[in-house]
Formats: sequence, C-alpha cells, structure tokens
Amino acid sequence: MNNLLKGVNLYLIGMMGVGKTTVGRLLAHQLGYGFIDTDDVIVKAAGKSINEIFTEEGEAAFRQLESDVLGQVCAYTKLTIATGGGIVLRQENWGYLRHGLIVWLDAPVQVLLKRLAEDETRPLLQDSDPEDKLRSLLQQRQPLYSQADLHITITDNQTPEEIATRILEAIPSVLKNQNQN
Ligand SMILES: Nc1ncnc2c1ncn2[C@@H]1O[C@H](COP(=O)(O)OP(=O)(O)OP(=O)(O)O)[C@@H](O)[C@H]1O
Ligand SMILES: O=C(O)C1=C[C@@H](O)[C@@H](O)[C@H](O)C1
Ligand SMILES: [Mg+2]
Repeated sequence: MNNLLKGVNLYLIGMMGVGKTTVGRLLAHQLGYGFIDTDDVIVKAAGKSINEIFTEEGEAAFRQLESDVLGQVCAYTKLTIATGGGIVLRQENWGYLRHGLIVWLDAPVQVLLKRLAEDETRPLLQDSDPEDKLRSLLQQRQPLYSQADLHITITDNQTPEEIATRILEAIPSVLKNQNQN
C-alpha cells in the first residue's frame, strides 16, 4: 500500500466526532506515515484551547488559523492528516486538500451524538439542542464533504481498526480512478 500511495498524503474529513483523529492515528501507523491533527496544531500554536479561540477571537479567526496550518502541512509528504470538521467550508482549503487523497468519514447524527454526549471541547456543540445543531451542520456540509475522493460510511458498531482496514482496502480503487483522469 505504501508503494502504491507513493507518499501521497491522506486527508480525513467529516463531522466532529466521526473519528478522524482516532482512525487517522491508526492509518498513519499502518502506513508508516506521520500523523498530524490540524486541531492539535492550532491549539499548540495558539497556546489556548479551541473553545478559548472561539470565545476570545471568534470562529473566523479559528478558520484562518486552520487554513494557515493546512497550507503548511500540505507541503510535506507521507502524512495522514486528521482535519477539523469545518475544514471543508473554505474554498481555499480545497486547493490544499487536493494535494492528497481526501477520505470522507460519514456517520449518522445519532452516532455522532452518542460519542460527543459528554464532550465539552467542541464549541459549536455548546448549544441548547446539540442534535438539531449537528443535523443542520451536516445538512450544510454534506455537499462539501461529498467532494472527497473516497466516501466511507460508518455504522455504530464498527471499531476504529475495522474502519482503518476498510479505508486501506478502498484506496487502490481510488488511485486507479485518479490515474485514469
Ligand atoms: N469507531 C469508533 N467507535 C467508537 N468510538 C469511537 C470510534 N471512533 C472514534 N470514537 C470516539 O468518538 C470520539 C470522537 O472521536 P474523534 O475525536 O476521533 O473524532 P473527530 O472526527 O476527530 O472529531 P473532531 O472533528 O471534533 O476533531 C472519541 O471519544 C473517540 O474515542
Ligand atoms: O465541525 C467543526 O466546525 C469543528 C470541528 C472540530 O474538529 C474543531 O475544528 C472545531 O471544534 C470546529
Ligand atoms: Mg479530531
């Protein structure tokens, strides 16, 4: 697989809670790739949490930091990159994502809700109705996520290991399609 990918980066996109960070780490390990999480890089660079960035500087400032980080990491190869759920929102980010293979992890809102129930680190979910919020974010973003090279549908009972294996198994078909273009 490593030979087939020829160092091309893998970008994981999808809604918050879908498992980009968890699965991305496993994929990197299996491919012998480095692992980067854009949210983690932003937190380290800013010296504050994502909640603090949203509260003190606003979402637009966070999105700018996110684009800056993505623009920098796409210069490297042999990376699996877990992105933030909203990375698809900015047109300029697609220019960076297209440097690599884009994998959309897609799970039903009920699965996301269950995973994020106790989690207070996602500012956009600090809402009186998190389920409704997730539904409207997904509705807004679905057409953007669907521009990925690979669409992986996730059900409730699949382990991160199983999902990583499914992605690895699906990659050759996408590379073949890309070579034909
Ligand atoms: N396949 C899975 N089965 C069960 N739990 C999972 C699975 N994948 C991830 N999780 C759990 O769901 C939560 C969210 O996962 P993770 O942080 O990887 O999501 P994310 O897509 O990176 O979210 P964000 O966009 O907010 O960074 C974590 O608690 C993680 O342990
Ligand atoms: O879906 C989103 O817009 C976000 C998801 C997280 O990964 C973080 O990037 C942040 O909480 C925003
Ligand atoms: Mg994450």
